[in-house]
Amino acid sequence: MLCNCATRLEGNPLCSKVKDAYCSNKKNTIHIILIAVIVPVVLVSLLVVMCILWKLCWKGKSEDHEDYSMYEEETPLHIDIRRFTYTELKLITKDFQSIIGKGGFGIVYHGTLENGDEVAVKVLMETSIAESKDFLPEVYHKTN
Ligand SMILES: Nc1ncnc2c1ncn2[C@@H]1O[C@H](COP(=O)(O)OP(=O)(O)OP(=O)(O)O)[C@@H](O)[C@H]1O
Repeated sequence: MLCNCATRLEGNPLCSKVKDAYCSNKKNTIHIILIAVIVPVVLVSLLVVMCILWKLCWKGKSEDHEDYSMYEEETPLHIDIRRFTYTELKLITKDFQSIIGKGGFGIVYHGTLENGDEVAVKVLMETSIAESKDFLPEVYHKTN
């Protein structure tokens, strides 16, 4: 019925109010529909992006652990591996001052950790990098 009136409403102040109300109702409905569509679409997209980012991060971390998991399986005890930066190793060995030996993979230096524990720090030689597959099992073997 409102649709039929719409053509006859032009110039009629009383009717134009009805038309305005009709139009604003129509606009509100469009807004509600838009919000009802856009909000879930945005939320779902965000969720998908977050899932992808989370998966990428998780994959990166699990690949890091994969390097060592094969060696952990070989050892009876669980070993907490601590990674040192080159700067930390420089500090621990007092700038690689004291050589205590030399092996096939590289030179071994004496070092002292912050808790006073004495350690041997082996610096992998560039030429032995190709053999570094065997280097980690050796590290595990020596920590046992
Ligand atoms: N934990 C340690 N304490 C004292 N000295 C060590 C220690 N680890 C290594 N060294 C010294 O360093 C030398 C070389 O050690 P390394 O473990 O590299 O020997 P390797 O097993 O014969 O060599 P590679 O495994 O590289 O072929 C040893 O002979 C020893 O003198």
